Amino acid sequence: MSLVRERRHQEPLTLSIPPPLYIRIAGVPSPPSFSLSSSSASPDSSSPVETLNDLEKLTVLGRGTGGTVYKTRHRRTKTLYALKLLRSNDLNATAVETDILKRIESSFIVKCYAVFVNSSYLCYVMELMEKGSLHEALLARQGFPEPVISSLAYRVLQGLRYLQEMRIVHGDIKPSNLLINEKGEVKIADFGASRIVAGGDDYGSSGTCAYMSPERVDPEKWGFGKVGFAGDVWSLGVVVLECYLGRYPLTKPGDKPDWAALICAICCNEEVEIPASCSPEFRDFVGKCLEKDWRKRVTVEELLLHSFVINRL
Ligand SMILES: Nc1ncnc2c1ncn2[C@@H]1O[C@H](COP(=O)(O)OP(=O)(O)OP(=O)(O)O)[C@@H](O)[C@H]1O
Repeated sequence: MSLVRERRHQEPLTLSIPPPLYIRIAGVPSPPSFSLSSSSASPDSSSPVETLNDLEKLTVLGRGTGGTVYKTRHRRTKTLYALKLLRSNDLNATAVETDILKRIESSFIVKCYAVFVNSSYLCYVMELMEKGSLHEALLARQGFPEPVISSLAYRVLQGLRYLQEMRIVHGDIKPSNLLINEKGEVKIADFGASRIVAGGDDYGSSGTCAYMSPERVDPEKWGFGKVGFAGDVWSLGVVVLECYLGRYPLTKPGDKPDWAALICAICCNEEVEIPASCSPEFRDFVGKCLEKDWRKRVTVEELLLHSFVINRL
């Protein structure tokens, strides 16, 4: 955790905010900037961020594979935002993510207020999630009690239900993409691996291997089909079990979770071990999420009615 704190608070701010030079991407209005939406849920809906120069950088919140996330403050309104700077070498993928973000308006999903694009960077102005990611919370706490996991699962399921209604597969549900705000509410973030399914088959394969479902890791074995939404349910199952155990649950403690070990754990191992100490409701909930055959796996709608979730509301 000390490493995480160090990363979050002490990292030097070496990356300067790109100059406000804008290019047009498919389906997105261009220069000089655009706001995706303004809503009453916005901390500052009457005065959205108009240019990147409106924001001053405060600290680094974290780094992902593609870029860095900063805590920023609007110079005039003093509203705090998270600013994610991503190197943008794939504008097609970017257009999908931006299109998805434009459509989303849910209290279970991290709000994106504006997107700025230049030739090197994509800049997302997002709702600040003060308590960081579930990944960091897990490093600090090493597991959560079931009531906490139940309310977390409920919020993620509500977010997934919203996305499914929009025909959006998230594709990368994992602890570092679940962010926590000041009130302790969990929201889904990061649509870099997402896709919009038009009702046909879904062959999406980007995402993070450790949280990928068997049918995404080995589609030939488990069969192609309308698997995207079921894949998000599997990932949720891995996340909630990780929340209970305080460690990645599909490999043995101490095992090096390299690619081969992960593939084996996801696709070959007979059944995922669920500890005897957990409640029958939790065991049933996790077992249903981690059903290897996506055709038999529980749906988001069914999980929202599961006793593990509704008994604790
Ligand atoms: N809106 C936000 N508010 C507060 N902190 C954030 C926000 N978005 C991201 N972060 C922090 O920045 C970190 C990096 O986020 P980012 O989305 O770039 O990568 P990641 O999801 O951790 O990893 P990757 O995308 O490479 O798989 C997160 O783990 C989180 O700690």
